[in-house]
Amino acid sequence: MNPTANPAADPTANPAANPVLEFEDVTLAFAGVTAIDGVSFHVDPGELFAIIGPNGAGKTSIFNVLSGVYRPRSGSVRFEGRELLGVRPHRIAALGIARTFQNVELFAHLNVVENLMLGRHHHMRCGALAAFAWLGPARREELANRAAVEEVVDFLELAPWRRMPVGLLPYGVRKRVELGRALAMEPKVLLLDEPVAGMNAEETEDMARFVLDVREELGIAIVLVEHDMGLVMDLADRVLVLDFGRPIRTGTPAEVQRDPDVVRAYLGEARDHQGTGGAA
Ligand SMILES: Nc1ncnc2c1ncn2[C@@H]1O[C@H](COP(=O)(O)OP(=O)(O)OP(=O)(O)O)[C@@H](O)[C@H]1O
Repeated sequence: MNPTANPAADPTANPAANPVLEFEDVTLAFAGVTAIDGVSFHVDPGELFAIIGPNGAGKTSIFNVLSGVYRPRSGSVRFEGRELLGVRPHRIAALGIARTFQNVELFAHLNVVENLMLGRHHHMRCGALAAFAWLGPARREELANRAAVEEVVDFLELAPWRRMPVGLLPYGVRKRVELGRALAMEPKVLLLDEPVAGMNAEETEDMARFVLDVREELGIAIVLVEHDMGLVMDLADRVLVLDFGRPIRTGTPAEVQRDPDVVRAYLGEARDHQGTGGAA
């Protein structure tokens, strides 16, 4: 995969081209720990932007700020130019920022289609009474939501499992259902928190293909947090490297891989542990 094939891969390209997401000089502190220390980055429409760093570097904290779970001490977070700080998580999701989690967070006893329908929550406007009575508008809405879910089922090739309880599915398929639930929200930005953690090689390859399809076919911007360096370097247009909450470098995969500070702080450490260029 050639990261420069995508115009968004050029970090100098189009600085004025209305980023979909802007994270500006954000600092987040817990008692005694500065989890995010003056971090800035932007994500362009349709870009695949990765955030890497050792354990505890602040990656998940950035996701929690982006999705409104944590409120930073200072800085600004904008989505399509609109300030997100102070906006509640469900509202941020409704605006178009969907998220998957490090650990699969699905309803194990519900089947695939039912879990995906939960992702349609923000698109449901009719009240429970109308839905119960199966009245005209409620019926139309339900049918539209079901059609949208079936599109996701097809897109992620989930048809063989569509009526199976999620708790019975192989791990790799459950992670795919979680991606599906986020896609069912029809987001403009997708936050993927370690989408291939715990997967075998085949599951990782499948997930990588679906992540690329999401960007290329659906045009959704993706922020990817992942420890699998091979995957990050293959998929990302640009990469932000963090260490102890501080940004070390932002650039194309090729640029960050040859940055001596990055190698010292992270990639070198991973090489020492694994004897390869990859990290687990
Ligand atoms: N709710 C919290 N209360 C206190 N400290 C926290 C909280 N959340 C995160 N931290 C601290 O903030 C720092 C950054 O944590 P964070 O989980 O964002 O790192 P990470 O890069 O996602 O790590 P990992 O790769 O292990 O998931 C760590 O020192 C962590 O202990």
